[in-house]
Amino acid sequence: MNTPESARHRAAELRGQIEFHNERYHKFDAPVIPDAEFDALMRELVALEHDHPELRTADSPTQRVGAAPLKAFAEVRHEVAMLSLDNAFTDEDVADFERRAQKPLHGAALDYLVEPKLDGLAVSLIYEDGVLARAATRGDGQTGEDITHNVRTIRAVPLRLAGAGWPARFEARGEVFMPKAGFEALNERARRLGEKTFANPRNAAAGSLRQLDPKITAARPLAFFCYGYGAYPTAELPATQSELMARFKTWGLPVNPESHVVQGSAACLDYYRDLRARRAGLDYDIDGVVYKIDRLDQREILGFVARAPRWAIAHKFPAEEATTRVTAIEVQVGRTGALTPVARLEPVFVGGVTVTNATLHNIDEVRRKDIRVGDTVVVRRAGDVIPEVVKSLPELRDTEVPLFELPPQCPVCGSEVETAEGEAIARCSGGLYCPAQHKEAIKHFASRRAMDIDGLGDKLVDQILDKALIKTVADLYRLQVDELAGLERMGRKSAENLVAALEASKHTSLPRFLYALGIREVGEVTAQTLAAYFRELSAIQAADEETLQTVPDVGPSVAHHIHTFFRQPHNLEVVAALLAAGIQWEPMPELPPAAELPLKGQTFVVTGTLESLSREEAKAKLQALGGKVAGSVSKNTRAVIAGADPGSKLAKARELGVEVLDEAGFLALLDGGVQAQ
Ligand SMILES: NC(=O)c1ccc[n+]([C@@H]2O[C@H](COP(=O)([O-])OP(=O)(O)OC[C@H]3O[C@@H](n4cnc5c(N)ncnc54)[C@H](O)[C@@H]3O)[C@@H](O)[C@H]2O)c1
Ligand SMILES: [Zn+2]
Repeated sequence: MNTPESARHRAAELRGQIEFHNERYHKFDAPVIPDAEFDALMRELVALEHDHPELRTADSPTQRVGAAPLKAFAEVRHEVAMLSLDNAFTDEDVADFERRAQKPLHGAALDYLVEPKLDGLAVSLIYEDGVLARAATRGDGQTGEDITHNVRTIRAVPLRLAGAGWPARFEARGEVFMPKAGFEALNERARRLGEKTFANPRNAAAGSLRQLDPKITAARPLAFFCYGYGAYPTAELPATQSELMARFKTWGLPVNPESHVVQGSAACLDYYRDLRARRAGLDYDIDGVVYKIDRLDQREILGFVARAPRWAIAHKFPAEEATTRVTAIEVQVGRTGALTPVARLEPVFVGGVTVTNATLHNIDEVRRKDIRVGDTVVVRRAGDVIPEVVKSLPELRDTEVPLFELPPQCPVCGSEVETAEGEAIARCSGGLYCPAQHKEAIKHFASRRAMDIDGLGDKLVDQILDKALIKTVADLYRLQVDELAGLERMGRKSAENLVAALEASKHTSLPRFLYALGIREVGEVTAQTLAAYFRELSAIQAADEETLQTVPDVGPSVAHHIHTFFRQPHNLEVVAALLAAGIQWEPMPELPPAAELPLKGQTFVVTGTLESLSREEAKAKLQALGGKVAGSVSKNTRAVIAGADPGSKLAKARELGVEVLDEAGFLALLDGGVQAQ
């Protein structure tokens, strides 16, 4: 037969790739691509070999299981081959499987042993006279690795069987796996120690089991369930596997409590759906369910194909991970002004749906995962959880791509974007104006402790905005009874009441007004302190960050927010419009005279750790003597008070020639101040 060169070439290419990934996965427990990706390569090769059977060689990965054992372990020859399982992905696949099986069985109705498909690795256990004599991995199906010492450390595996009646020698098979909690803890520990983490519980289980030092295995949280048998004296076998498993249980071999016998493939599908719905709640990861024809005589008739039995099939859950490409990273502005980068993706089918975008949460996350436009990324969608980008695959970048940066301006309103110190979230500083933040800004403005606009509830704000009656809070004061009366559940009377309430709200206080502006981190108390200290709105607007920090309770981050807020032209427009609408307040009372205080007019900076008092206490003492405390050093600073481990502020002081006081000098200054008073 004449095979096209292209098919031959592609088959060779696919085999090369599959061999590589098989080794990474089975031999080194460190896959580099998601399973779905691997399965796609495998499916393509199967299809190619189906169309061109002459390409199917005995050593093709489609005909083989796993990978050859690691040389570090002694080899074990399996008496009965340890095979893989065929896969079903759809209901139709399952129905086909049943039809195929029924043919040689003359259409007999079939009982199935159904159970979760654990995501771990297969082990063979040989018991001799009731004692665990040897344990081995599957390896390539014919030859596995001797891991007896390691398996002996797993508590769920009995070293000696209980009960009675076991054959003098037999082989039990099952899955060693790592429960979710143990997996998380193990990876968490590895992250803390800067060690490499495992991609999934299956690799973690395999990696833990295939250790040269059994003490390491012993420290890993491994569990075990039995799901089959290998070498077993034929005369002693019962009629069905379920009966055999019941015996195993009495001998102390653990069997998954989720395994049952059901009749017919329709019941298998019910089981599949039930388990899929409960998947997240199980203690361990599963990637599907397995259906096995229960009667051993029927299995005998069906036999095997190259790499799997004909009497069993794994019905896989839709893959939760897939790779795709990031076509763009867009920035969304949330209702509180938070900027969220969102990855636009080439559509990819994952977790049972087509995913076209995924939130990247914040800029730190983008950096940590090093996601850039054009990257190939792993996308995950588990259950109903929103899709996420797990990681990027930078090794697949063809060209050097620039790092992703947030825009310096809000993409919605053009105001400055700011990130508070120590916070991951960047925000638009145009809170009063930004259309993305309208709803929240207006609700806050109208709230009882702010402008206290009676009758302007959340639902009404929604309506007013949806009908585009206003754009900013200042427009509230232009609302007319006629416009309002037309709204849902708004009679003329309520409209008149609202307009009257708006009118009444114009008589307010400076603290309320400041609080109503919704500046980040400026709560009621801070608003009151600011108002008492500066007394005039214009003074607050004009203050630089250093001056703002001299106000008790105002730290660098609040000062920064206030300063930035009043530097946004749009915010200022709205403030001006509010004042023009007639908002006014009684003047703030004067502060008690500070003229006689000894440190009046002097600004200090405190840095490092003081022994006899906290920084807050130091600040309070300085303020009590009329001094101001700032967060940064300038040439106007009277002195820097430096405790232990001072930061860059000390260097700055030296650079500017500002006096530096150690703790003793500071206490002397306070003493002097107190005496002078
Ligand atoms: N990402 C990669 O690079 C990569 C590479 C190779 C293989 N893989 C993945 O590995 C899988 C193929 O591996 P496989 O050949 O071991 O097949 P498999 O894991 O799909 O199925 C066979 C195995 O299922 C396990 N199993 C769990 N519960 C069972 C139960 N109740 N009854 C019977 N068996 C049960 C057994 O260990 C058995 O060996 C695929 O999912 C493939 O995507 C991934
Ligand atoms: Zn904005």
